[in-house]
Order: sequence, then structure tokens, then C-alpha cells
Amino acid sequence: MDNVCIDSLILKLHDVDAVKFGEYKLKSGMMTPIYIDLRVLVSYPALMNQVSSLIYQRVQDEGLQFDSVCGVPYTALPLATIICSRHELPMLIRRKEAKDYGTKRLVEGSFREGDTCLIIEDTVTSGSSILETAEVLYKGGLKVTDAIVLMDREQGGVEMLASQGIKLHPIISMFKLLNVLLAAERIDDQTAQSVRKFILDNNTFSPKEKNGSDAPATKKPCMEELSYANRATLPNIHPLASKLLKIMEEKKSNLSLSADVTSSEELLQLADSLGPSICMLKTHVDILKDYTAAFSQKLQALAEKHNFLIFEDRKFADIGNTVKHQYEGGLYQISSWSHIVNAHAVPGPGVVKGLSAVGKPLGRGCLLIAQMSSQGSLATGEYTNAVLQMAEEQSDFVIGFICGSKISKRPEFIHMTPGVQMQAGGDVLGQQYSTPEEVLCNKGSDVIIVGRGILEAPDRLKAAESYRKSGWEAYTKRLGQCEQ
Ligand SMILES: O=c1ccn([C@@H]2O[C@H](COP(=O)(O)O)[C@@H](O)[C@H]2O)c(=O)[nH]1
Repeated sequence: MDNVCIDSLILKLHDVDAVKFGEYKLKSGMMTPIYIDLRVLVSYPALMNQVSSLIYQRVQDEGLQFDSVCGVPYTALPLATIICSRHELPMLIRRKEAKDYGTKRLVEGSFREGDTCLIIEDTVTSGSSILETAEVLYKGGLKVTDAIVLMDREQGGVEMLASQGIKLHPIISMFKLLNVLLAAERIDDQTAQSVRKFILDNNTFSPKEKNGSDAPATKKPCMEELSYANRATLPNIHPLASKLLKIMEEKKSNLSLSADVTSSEELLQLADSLGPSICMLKTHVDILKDYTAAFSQKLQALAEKHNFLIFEDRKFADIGNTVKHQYEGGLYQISSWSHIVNAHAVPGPGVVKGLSAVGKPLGRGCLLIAQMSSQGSLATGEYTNAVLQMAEEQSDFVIGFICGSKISKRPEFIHMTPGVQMQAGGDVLGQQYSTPEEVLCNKGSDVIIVGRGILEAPDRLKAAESYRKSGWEAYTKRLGQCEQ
């Protein structure tokens, strides 16, 4: 979907006061600093048409198959009507209450048992309104597999509906809306930050909460804690992030080996012997004294053989045009063999755009460096927040972060932490180490990246297995701590 169209729609919605900042009460009773009031749309026919076109375009982009369309009453009803009328699609109307005369039907319109109905909604917070509509449709014998929403407040609706078998396709997300309004100077930085904080602090979904209630989850500290396996199937997850999470679950490994050796043969030998213990192998290809294209082919074959991903820790940090060349060309042709690369956010979003232009068509993914393990690192505080925002804006290519602790509550992002050894401490050049337990259980990261802790051990395989086990135990302990 065209970003320019979305950006201009967001500004128009703000123009007509469909986006309000202040103190408002949601359906659940929760107070919110931002209110999306799409009821005003009916007074702006051109805007109604634009929104309807975007919804239909999304239906086509996703290739959705369905027999009829139902708008959640009341705001989405006219949108569904326009779409169905314009594209000659059968529509159904869900009554809010049954008539006490005539047919007493709760679903108006013609359909057959087993038909699939696509739901259209204007705004989603917890997803409970869509679920209520779906439940009425189920009672009529219909199936609901997908729903489209214009505005997702990103407070757990996608996850809650996914847990009920409904894939939600949002057109505008809250973080996108805030970024566009901020860039257009419609809101100031403080407003954007406080709304972001509110959204992150008020996720309504906890995995065991299957009733779709609009009430906030009670076990707050853990409500966003999903297993790797559950995260792998989230509707908006990047396919590569999903693949990595599946590998982690399957191999019971959240261990990435940092293969910092200088000979190709040694690296390949490490990949082959430690491959079964790891979910990812991290390289610094420019420290190899004997790199050849044949080496990268052999490494890819080992990644296939042992089912791990390759992460070239290249730390791109230049303008978009330069990183494109660095990623695709030169001696190493990194994009041709490395599933994952990483970038510093210092140059601004262009660095990700440049990498994405090369990597996205190949199905690659990128990690942004949000924090570093080295003493005195400048990647802290506001800088880390800005990295998070950059990742949210380009989540079609950014799959997560290099960081010391969990910085995003979005389960789609994967947090990876270097500077891990069995004993906390450091080296003479400023590297700082934390233990697997600290990183995974207390800091909430997902992947431990271990180099010298394994490479300098007398038995590398034994050491790798011991890191794998510690990492897995710490992760299962974290899951257990959350009364899911
Ligand atoms: O903040 C960072 C980012 C990257 N690294 C890299 O991870 C490994 C760590 O190696 P150890 O031997 O386990 O110290 C190394 O390749 C670094 O370049 C990091 O340490 N910290």
C-alpha cells in the first residue's frame, strides 16, 4: 500500500478532527490521551471514498477470499456499504439487537451456512467489537477468517483476534499516525512520546485471556510475554523473524555463536560442529584473512544442513546510497548469503531504506543497534528511543534490535544481546559481560550472542551446549514467571 496515500490520509483525518488529543474515555472505561473518532467521516464524502478505496485495495493486496462483507455497526457500516456497492459484493448487516417481530434475525442479508464473511471495522483497541460481530456471524453459521480495520490503536487487538483465529489487517497503526503527525508538526515531541508510552503501557491482551474482554489484563508485567512459537505465528511478523523464532523453538536454542575467527576453514568447521546447538551464526566477514565466494556458499550449505540463520555483523552506518553498494557489492556481496545484517541509526532512516532496497526483495532482515555492550557507549536514552521509532517506521525490513535489554513491547521484534558469558565481568578493551540468566530472564532479551565464552573454552562444543542449555532454561523460567 502506498505510503504517500496513507500519510496524506492521516493528515486529512487530523484536519477533520477524527484524531483528538486530550483526556477521553474508551469503551472499556480506560482513559486515553488520544481518541480516534471516525464517526465524523460521514460528513466528508471525499474522505469516505478515499477510506473505502484504501480498504478495498488492502483486500486485493492480501488476496482475501470471502463470500460477503459485514461492517461492524455503526461507524464501519457506511464504509462496508460503499465498498460493496462499488464492487458489487454481497453485504450482510449485523443487528445490534434482534427485532421482536418478523424474522427476528440478527444477521440481515442472504447467505449460506459455511460462507465466509469479511469483517470491516473503523478502529480497533482490544478487538472486542470485531469479536462480538464475529460471534453473531458464527451463530448464523458463517465463518470469519479475516478482518480489515482502518485504524489499529496497537493495544493488543491484532494478538487477541489472532488467538481467536481471526487475522486482522490494519491500514493505519497508532505509531505510524504519531510519526506522520509529528513530522508534519501537528503535534510536538512530548505529546507523541506520552501517547506512545500510554499505548505501550496499556496493552489489553494477555495470551490466556480468550474472552476478548475490553478490560485491561490484570497480570500486567507479563501480559505481552508470548512464547517464541506463538510469536512466530503473529499476523504481522516479518517472515524471517518468524523463521528464526521457529528455529529457536524447534532447536530449543536462543544461542547465537559469534564466530570471530580469522580463517575460513576454522569458521566452517565451527559452523559444522556447533551448528546443531545454535539458532544463528554471527560473522565478521572482514576479519577473515582468506575470504572467497566459495566460502560463503559452503557457509550457506551448513546453515541449511543445521537449520540456523546467518547474521553478518557489518554494522552499516553510511548514507542510503553507499550502504546499498556495501551490502550488495564489493568483495563480500553480503546480501547474497547473509540472512540478517545490522545498522547503526546515526545516519537517519536512509540507512535502513538503502539496505531495504537491496535486502527486502531477497527476504532479508535487519537489526538496528539500539544499545551496545561496550563501556561508555553513547547508544542510550533518547538515542535508543529514536532507534525504536525508526524500527517501527520500517518494520517491513527491521526485524529487531541489538540491545542490552528488551526495548520494545512489540512481540514481532526480536531482541539480541551480545556481551554474554557465564560470569559477569569484562575485557580490557571495555567489553562488558552479563550472564545468560540476567540477559534472558531479567532483561527480557530473546537471543544471547556469545563469542569468546565459547571460542576460548577448551571444548567448544561442550561450552556451546552449556550456553544453549542455560539460555533455554532462563527463557523457560521467564515464561514460567508470567502467570499466563
Ligand atoms: O554491542 C555490541 C555489538 C556487537 N558486539 C559483537 O558481539 C561479539 C561479542 O564477542 P565476545 O567475544 O562474546 O565478547 C563481537 O563480535 C562483537 O563485535 C558486541 O560485543 N557488543
